[in-house]
Amino acid sequence: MTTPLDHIRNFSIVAHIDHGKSTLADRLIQLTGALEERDMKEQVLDSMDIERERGITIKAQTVRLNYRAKNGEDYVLNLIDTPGHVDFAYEVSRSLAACEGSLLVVDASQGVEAQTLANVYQAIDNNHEIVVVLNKVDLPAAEPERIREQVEEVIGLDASNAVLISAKTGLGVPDVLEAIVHQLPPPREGDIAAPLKAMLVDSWYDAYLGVIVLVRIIDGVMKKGQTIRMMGTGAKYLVERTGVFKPARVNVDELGPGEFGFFTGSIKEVADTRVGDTITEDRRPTQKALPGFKPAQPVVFCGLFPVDAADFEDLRAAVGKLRLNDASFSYEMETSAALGFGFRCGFLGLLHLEIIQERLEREFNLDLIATAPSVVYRMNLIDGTTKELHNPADMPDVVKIASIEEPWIRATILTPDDYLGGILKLCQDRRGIQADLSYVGKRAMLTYDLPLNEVVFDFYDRLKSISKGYASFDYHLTNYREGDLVKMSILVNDEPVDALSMLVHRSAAEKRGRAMCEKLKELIPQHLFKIPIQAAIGGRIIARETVSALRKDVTAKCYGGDVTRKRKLLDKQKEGKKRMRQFGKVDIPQEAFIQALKMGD
Ligand SMILES: Nc1nc2c(ncn2[C@@H]2O[C@H](COP(=O)(O)OP(=O)(O)OP(=O)(O)O)[C@@H](O)[C@H]2O)c(=O)[nH]1
Repeated sequence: MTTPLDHIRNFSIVAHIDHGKSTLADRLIQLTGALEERDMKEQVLDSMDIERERGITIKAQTVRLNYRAKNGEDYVLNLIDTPGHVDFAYEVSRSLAACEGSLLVVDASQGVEAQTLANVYQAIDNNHEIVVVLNKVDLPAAEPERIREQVEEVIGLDASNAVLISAKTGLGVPDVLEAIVHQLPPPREGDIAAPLKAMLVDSWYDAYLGVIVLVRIIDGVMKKGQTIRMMGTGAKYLVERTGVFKPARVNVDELGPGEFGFFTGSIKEVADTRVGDTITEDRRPTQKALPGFKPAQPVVFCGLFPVDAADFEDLRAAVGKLRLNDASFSYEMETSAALGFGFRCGFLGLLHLEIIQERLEREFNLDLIATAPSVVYRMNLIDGTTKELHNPADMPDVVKIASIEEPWIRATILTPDDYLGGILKLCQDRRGIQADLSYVGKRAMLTYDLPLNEVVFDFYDRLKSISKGYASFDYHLTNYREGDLVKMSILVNDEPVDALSMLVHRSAAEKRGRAMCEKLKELIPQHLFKIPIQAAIGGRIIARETVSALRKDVTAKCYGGDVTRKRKLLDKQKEGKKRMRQFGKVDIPQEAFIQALKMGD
């Protein structure tokens, strides 16, 4: 039995990080779950415990809540999860496009932050009705009345109906459920008799069921035994199972208009399912596909190489496995003169890069060297063609290049006034162009246009340290602009280390070259010979440092015949060696590749 449209509410929760989105979601699940605790138990045990035992993370993308409102009517509330970080803005937008309303959660002790704005504007762009929820009213520092005004002033939303809650203590949370029912609209369209039309919202790989596809049904019904067709790719699959998450996975006979749920078929790879694609029934297709989405484009690239060349096959298997579950992560094989075989990998942003790198090291037990992150440059060549450059090492000969374009972002930064000076300087140093400066209460709201290239290194870390953690930051890509960019190479012991080469703006080249040489001098241990470290543009050396020679005898300190101690020290040194990489005659520690890029301004 499908639910009548006017008894369905599909909503997401948008918030700045740490404002309490997850805590509120848990409360809502807890409050509504009580209703059917008895009949849920078995199901929960069935699906969740096995998964938990085997350590599979359940990607609770959406949860169906059954709620009996104060008016005595039963509603189905679908809570659609959205990630909070800027790198995943694309995922936020597709989740929002699939529902009609949002809860805007704002921490009543902190107020509006950069991601509050970015996320709520996306919700507004998707024509969402919005319920304002002021959270953490239990905190002594909470000022719900002031923050209510701030929401009205800064965002322009009517906050007179704002719900005051403490997601932590549960205070006010039942009012949120009533607000969802009465202030958010039901699905706007939906014809149960029409041919199946559904939106592919997300998909992920499950060890038992294969690929699980999350869908939002627009028209018609989806059920087991149907042959469905993905209108974008043309691929056909037999539906083997339909169900919902409560949050445990529960099978249902069918999914009807307005509903969220999942289906499985014999789909082998997440890459076969395109987010935003329209799904219809092969036998009776819908006439018109949904507008669709742009696929998420990787914007940051870096090379990943095993520290030990013998681990290459393990790395290949590991990136393949990760890709199964994350279609926005891309990779292709790469060879580097310095680092041997590895992969050039594409990410949605720096956080995405860090997550993947950490997972490879932790879950797959790999020691990796990551090369300098690079954005995608456009090379306009003399012959009139344009080439995308993902890797500075592949840069065409300069005489063939007419111009180079680089991606720019529009950044929004909110900061307490005290740190404004430092942040303005940071943005200025990174070639930023100020677009706006206004005030939200006592905090400055800065809008800056910046080259992404200047942000990928350590902009976020610097911002946090300048503002003692108080500044918040959000960005989106805007356009490509021509820039005076040059390729800077780093030579260690007169050998260029391709993995350390990068494109920089000509005006910043010398400063950056010097900083890199100084950092590398600290990071490269002394050898038995002198090691020159140089930065160069073309054939011109722009900076130079030297690591002086030293005979390093680690056992010298161990007088006498304490063999075990000596052995221990030698073992320790060997362990240290493992994380080094040989370039010609020089050992460069793994961390040098990341550390050398941190400028510290
Ligand atoms: N005092 C108080 N603390 C709260 C309340 N709600 C959430 N918190 C705390 O605030 C912190 C952040 O809460 P989360 O629910 O994880 O925030 P989030 O927005 O989901 O954060 P991300 O998942 O990291 O985006 C946690 O330490 C919570 O315990 C509240 O009503 N009162």
